[in-house]
Amino acid sequence: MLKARLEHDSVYGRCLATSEPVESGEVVVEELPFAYGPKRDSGIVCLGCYRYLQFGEDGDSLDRCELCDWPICGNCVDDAADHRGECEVFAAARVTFAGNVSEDGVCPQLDCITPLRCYAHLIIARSMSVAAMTATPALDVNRTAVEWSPVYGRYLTASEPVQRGELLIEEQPFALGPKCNGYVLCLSCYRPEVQERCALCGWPLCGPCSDGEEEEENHHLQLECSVLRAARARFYEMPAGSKYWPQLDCIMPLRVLLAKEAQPERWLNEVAPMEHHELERRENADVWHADRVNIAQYLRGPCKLADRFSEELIMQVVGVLEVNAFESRTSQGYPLRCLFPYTGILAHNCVPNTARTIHPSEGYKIRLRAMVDLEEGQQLQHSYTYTLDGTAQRQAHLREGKYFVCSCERCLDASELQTHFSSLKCGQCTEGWLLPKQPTVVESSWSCRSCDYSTSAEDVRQIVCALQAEVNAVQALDMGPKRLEEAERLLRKYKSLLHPSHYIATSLQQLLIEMYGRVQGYEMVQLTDQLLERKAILCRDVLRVLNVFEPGLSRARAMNLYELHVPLVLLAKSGFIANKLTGGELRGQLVDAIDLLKECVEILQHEDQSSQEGILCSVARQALQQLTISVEGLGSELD
Ligand SMILES: C[S@@+](CC[C@H](N)C(=O)[O-])C[C@H]1O[C@@H](n2cnc3c(N)ncnc32)[C@H](O)[C@@H]1O
Repeated sequence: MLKARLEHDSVYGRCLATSEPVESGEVVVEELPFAYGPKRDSGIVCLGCYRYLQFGEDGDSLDRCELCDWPICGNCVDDAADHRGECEVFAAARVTFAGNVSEDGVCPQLDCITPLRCYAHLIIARSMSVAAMTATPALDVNRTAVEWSPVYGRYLTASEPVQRGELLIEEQPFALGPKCNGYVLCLSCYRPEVQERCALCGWPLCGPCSDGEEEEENHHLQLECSVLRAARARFYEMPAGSKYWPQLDCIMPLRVLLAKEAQPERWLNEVAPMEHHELERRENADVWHADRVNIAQYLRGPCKLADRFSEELIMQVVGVLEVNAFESRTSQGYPLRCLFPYTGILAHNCVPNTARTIHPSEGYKIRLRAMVDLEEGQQLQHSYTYTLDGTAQRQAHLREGKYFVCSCERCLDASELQTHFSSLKCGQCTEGWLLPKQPTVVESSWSCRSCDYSTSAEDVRQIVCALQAEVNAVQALDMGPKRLEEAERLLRKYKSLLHPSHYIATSLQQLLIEMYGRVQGYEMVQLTDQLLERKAILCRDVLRVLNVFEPGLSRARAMNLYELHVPLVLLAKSGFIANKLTGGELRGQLVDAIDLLKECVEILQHEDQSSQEGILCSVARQALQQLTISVEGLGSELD
């Protein structure tokens, strides 16, 4: 741009204005096209030089590209630079050119070329940042490489063979802060429902964080406090009865913007290239509007940041956070979100091969490890969604929150890798299961694999919603015997409706595992052998599913291994006392329980010590020591 600048006007939206006096006839703007190609509703033209081509009635002509068969004239055939982008796409996808022309000479198939070239240029812009990304970040550990594909965008691969449990990446966050759609919380320690306010700016800050904490560790004082104070941006109290308070939604984007100013290079090379799905987000007009008003316009208006951050930039940051941020927990267990520009490049898969731990005690550093052995060049994947949801639920979450349709092996297989995690019992025959015909298509019908019965997606949705509502009601009950007995009742009832491994049944099984041994009347010492067996069966059922969906070093697996070891030990002891087991059998079963604990510790050893999983790891370690001592003390006379 020579003598113009971009402005924002409430009537015109974005517009250009002269940036200095300009004389008549002077050049105001000079610009190269972002992309160009044939105009809409044209006839058949050469995709290299755009001259009209004569095609025969059957769409036949010699003027065809040798690689993809789309129209290219004889002059351009060896050097059609403009055509190269779409040529690769068409050749790879085997999209042929039909050559159909309407009566008025229009060839509609060519209307896709210019939009496709615009998209290709966006991709080129992105792949340039791929080059920057591969070289830039100075990570403490990095055994990965950045690749790019039209399906995934950028993604990470293992740059060398990596064994399960080994580190792939260690990275410090670019920014961290409260989640959106949250309640009023302390802006430094994220403790919910704080009444106290920061003495400097009046925004929520709990007493201990206002008084005691070192300023360097106080995120609020370090970051947004001075901005809010300088602008005299008032924090409004949450109206009674509100569940969440949108005024706090601006804090995390503001922290990213402040980090951008503090680390401009890191922003440019690492954060700016992150996917933010602007077009898709704009389609949800209500949410887009709410974000514009509550975040962009709030920061530019009451927070007086209009001359530092444009509305587009703020909306980009909102999108970057929505698509890329990871949820984490403080040492006290309060949720927050963190932005890791490099680890955030990981692609999604519904059967992940990496696991991450985030460490509050080390400035929220992230560590990414291999869950299973990885080969050099293998794509690294983690799950953006809950692996123990069915395909329809996972797909909805990924479509609505991450803006893509997952086509992983699990999603494309109606049986979810033979687990039947979404299968319903057929209402017409006794032995059949109802499965979706096209699992990634929302409106796909469902059909029985044993008889010819089929039903609509809507009917299946209604059944599943009704059952899920019943499960939610049980989950909402207080932790006690009624909750346990209701969960058992629902599991029995669902036997005639769901596959035993259906995700709704699995969620009830998981709930029961956590309750057997803990709720009143069902505490560990009170459980009969039959109920101990029940807990062990439930653990094994859930582990069977986890073996498929979270193979290797999975956190959920570790939790269930721990849960399983307890009934095994108690059953072994009571079996020995009742003379049902020999000494050798007792020892054998205790050694099995030791193996479960060893694997549990192997998985959880990398968790932050203050986290729930880290605490379970120390408990499992102690149990392992005690059990090992007991087995050693059994003596050989038992054999
Ligand atoms: C957290 S970002 C990953 C990095 C991103 N590819 C980039 O270039 O910045 C998430 C986005 O990557 C793409 N993506 C990740 N996994 C995918 C998958 N399995 N299939 C299709 N797109 C995927 C989607 O566009 C998604 O919204």
